[in-house]
Amino acid sequence: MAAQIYSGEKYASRRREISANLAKRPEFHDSKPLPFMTREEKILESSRKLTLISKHMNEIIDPSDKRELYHLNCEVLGIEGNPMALHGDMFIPALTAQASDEQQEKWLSRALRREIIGTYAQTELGHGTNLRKLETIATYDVDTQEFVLHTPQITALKWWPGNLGKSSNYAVVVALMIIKGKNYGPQTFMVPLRDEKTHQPLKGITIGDIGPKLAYNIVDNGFLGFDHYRIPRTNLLMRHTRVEPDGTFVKPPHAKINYSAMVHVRSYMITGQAIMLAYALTIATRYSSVRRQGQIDTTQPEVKVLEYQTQQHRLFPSIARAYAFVFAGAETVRLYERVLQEVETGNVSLMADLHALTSGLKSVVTHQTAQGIEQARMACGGHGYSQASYISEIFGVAVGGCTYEGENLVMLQQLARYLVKSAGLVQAGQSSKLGPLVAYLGAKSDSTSLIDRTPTPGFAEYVKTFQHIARKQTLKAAQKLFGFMEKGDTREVAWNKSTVELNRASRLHTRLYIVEAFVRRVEEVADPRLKEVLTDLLRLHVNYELLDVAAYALEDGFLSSSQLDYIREQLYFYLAKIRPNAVSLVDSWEFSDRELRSVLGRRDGNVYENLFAWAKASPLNKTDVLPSVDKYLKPLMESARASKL
Ligand SMILES: CC/C=C\C/C=C\C/C=C\C/C=C/C(=O)SCCNC(=O)CCNC(=O)[C@H](O)C(C)(C)COP(=O)(O)OP(=O)(O)OC[C@H]1O[C@@H](n2cnc3c(N)ncnc32)[C@H](O)[C@@H]1OP(=O)(O)O
Ligand SMILES: Cc1cc2nc3c(=O)[nH]c(=O)nc-3n(C[C@H](O)[C@H](O)[C@H](O)COP(=O)(O)OP(=O)(O)OC[C@H]3O[C@@H](n4cnc5c(N)ncnc54)[C@H](O)[C@@H]3O)c2cc1C
Repeated sequence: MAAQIYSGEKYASRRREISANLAKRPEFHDSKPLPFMTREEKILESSRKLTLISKHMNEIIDPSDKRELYHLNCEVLGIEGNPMALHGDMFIPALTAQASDEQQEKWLSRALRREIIGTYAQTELGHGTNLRKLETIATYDVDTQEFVLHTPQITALKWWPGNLGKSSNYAVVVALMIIKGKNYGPQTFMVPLRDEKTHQPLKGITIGDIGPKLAYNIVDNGFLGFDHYRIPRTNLLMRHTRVEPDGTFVKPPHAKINYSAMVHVRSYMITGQAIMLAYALTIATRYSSVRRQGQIDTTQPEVKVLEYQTQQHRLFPSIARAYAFVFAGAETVRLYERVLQEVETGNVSLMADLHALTSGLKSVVTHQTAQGIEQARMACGGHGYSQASYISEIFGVAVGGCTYEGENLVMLQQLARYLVKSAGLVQAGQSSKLGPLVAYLGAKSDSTSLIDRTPTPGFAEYVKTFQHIARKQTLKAAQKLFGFMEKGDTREVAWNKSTVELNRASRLHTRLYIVEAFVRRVEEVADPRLKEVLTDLLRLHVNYELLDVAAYALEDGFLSSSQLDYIREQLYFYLAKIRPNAVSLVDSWEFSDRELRSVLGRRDGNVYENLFAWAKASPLNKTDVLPSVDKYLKPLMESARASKL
């Protein structure tokens, strides 16, 4: 199963080897539990481990293999970030996709060797979503052949970029490029921020950390201001866009090619989110198979809480989603890598498809991941609320994904633009022009679903029902938009009046894609035992998902209420059928205790002993009487006693 999760036995077994290697190297382990550390201690500890990784990674992984590096980082550094998180996730991808060969020689090679540390500085205090209204300006000075970076007002301060605050000495900065008074929109520049030797901010740069956040606090998200700060013309990233010495602008082959670092993260984060969801479910499912509370049969001992149907309903559909997401994530990464290669040869034809797909997936997957993690926390009762479970940290990190790389409700609209265009083609009788991801929009629906007509309906029947729902909602939402426009609204006003419906269409389209990705993967599985378990999980998934969106199919009679009952019964049947495999389904992700960082979710299942040892190790328990008691509580009680006398 691990080979299914990690797209092949090769990487699955490399993960095991890497974990086994690290088990023998205590210097790579957390020196104490992260929840017991202050933010400063965590940053110091993370930097220590990062240095070790840099020194010894060749002994543990193949550093050219991104997935091996990812696993090494998960084991050693964990999810709370590290001082070079953005260096790997965005700085290097931005240089790879946007710097010319010459620029790559100069900077990318140094970045890969970790001679410099970089980040991606785009968001500002006043604007994150609307990139065309960023306020940092880069004005071209023809005489000196330099760009002058400037922060004209407080809202133009860069705000949020990870590792900008304290760690990075370079950034890929996004600023509005002005040449001879003309605004050429957001462009990307390579900008030195700190002295390479002293790490002091360079003259003209104001920089610092933005303070603690909900989670992800090892990352020093930062602020940055420029005071007429000059960089050479050749610091504009010029793989696709160029500015000649005389100020002539050479257009890229696609207007949004500069957005590639965002598309990179959106493509990869689907897998990252699946893994965080699987972390929380591993903890909650293991704990639920240890925790005994209450009886189902009063003549029998108390049961494991995992025997309760409500607990299964709380956890198992999310287990299915984690599998679905990791399968969809693998497809997204393949598409991203293909588009990256095609863009190199000047072929930008798939950029719009990739953008639409990743915008939808990013939004749906992060939202459902956060919901699933929060349910996993509640599934652990009181102990889920303790940081010993580590689920609150996992939630805090994962839910950030709903906001970063494009706020979810905004990104759903990006997919909606694509769907509306496709609906326009259907309306115009040009369905043959639809891309493969939306070809179903041009097909004709059956009048009713056949879901309960055979003893075990095939997945095709479910896919058809999801297609019917997504098609109906897309065409209806597009019709709403076109209707407002026909009545005289501008496209923008009509769009705003239709966005709730448009975003519903985007979600349904994306959920259909996820179901199809799951079906595609299960169909490929050769081993019959594995196929049976994955088929059960997929059956649980399609029934759960369909129930969740059934209103769309009930309203036009595509599904009848008796079919709905059938779907419910199928769901309950598969909850019970999956129960004996539940722990194995989470164990198959093969997370080591080190990677999971959860006292509650350890493989040994010694929950109570582990929790008690953890509590005793809490810094508050180092002494029996705290200074706060000596200083305040004792005098308070003493004066109360004295006044009584
Ligand atoms: C390995 C990594 C794994 C895990 C990562 C873990 C941790 C990292 C943690 C945090 C890092 C976080 C980093 C950040 O958050 S960086 C900042 C991210 N910021 C955003 O995402 C901003 C969101 N806003 C936008 O992307 C754009 O403003 C928006 C797309 C919403 C609108 O842009 P614009 O106004 O320029 O365009 P429109 O007029 O709306 O559209 C015109 C047209 O262009 C198409 N389009 C837009 N973007 C793209 C694209 N990237 N590729 C292709 N095409 C694109 C759009 O669809 C329109 O098309 P059409 O409808 O045909 O006109
Ligand atoms: C953990 C974390 C890490 C980050 N790391 C980085 C980084 O490394 N580099 C970087 O540059 N940035 C980073 N960011 C910033 C992040 O990319 C932005 O916060 C994000 O893109 C959202 O933009 P915003 O803050 O402007 O939200 P806003 O756009 O202000 O959103 C506020 C509300 O307005 C709504 N809204 C906005 N526009 C529209 C619209 N057109 N239609 C309908 N509703 C709308 C949104 O849906 C939302 O409900 C990070 C953020 C976080 C939380």
